Amino acid sequence: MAPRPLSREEIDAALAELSGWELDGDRLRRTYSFARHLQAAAMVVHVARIQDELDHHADLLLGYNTLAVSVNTHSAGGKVTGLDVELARRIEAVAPAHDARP
Ligand SMILES: C[C@H](O)[C@H](O)[C@H]1CNC2=NC(N)=NC(=O)C2=N1
Repeated sequence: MAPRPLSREEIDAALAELSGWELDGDRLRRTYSFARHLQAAAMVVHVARIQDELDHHADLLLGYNTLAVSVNTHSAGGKVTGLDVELARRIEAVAPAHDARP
């Protein structure tokens, strides 16, 4: 069964616990900054592992000392679902280990 799109209230409640994340249209987004490019690249690999574990995949954009994460749920018509929130929480949990800056 396709996951259910969250209401705006549900998204706002989730974002209240996800510092640095925002709703941009129908996507959850956050950009992480790092002191060094390789730290950002290492976080890409870590996030990719989490994404395969959850079978839920964000768009990851590796920049110069930055990693931009943007996610919605394709099977829910490109809306934000609980799967996006779960992925965002899992990414947040590993960000400190990569010395990601606020
Ligand atoms: C078959 C597999 O479970 C699906 O294609 C998964 C893979 N990763 C996914 N990622 C995202 N962001 N949305 C999806 O609907 C989705 N579906």
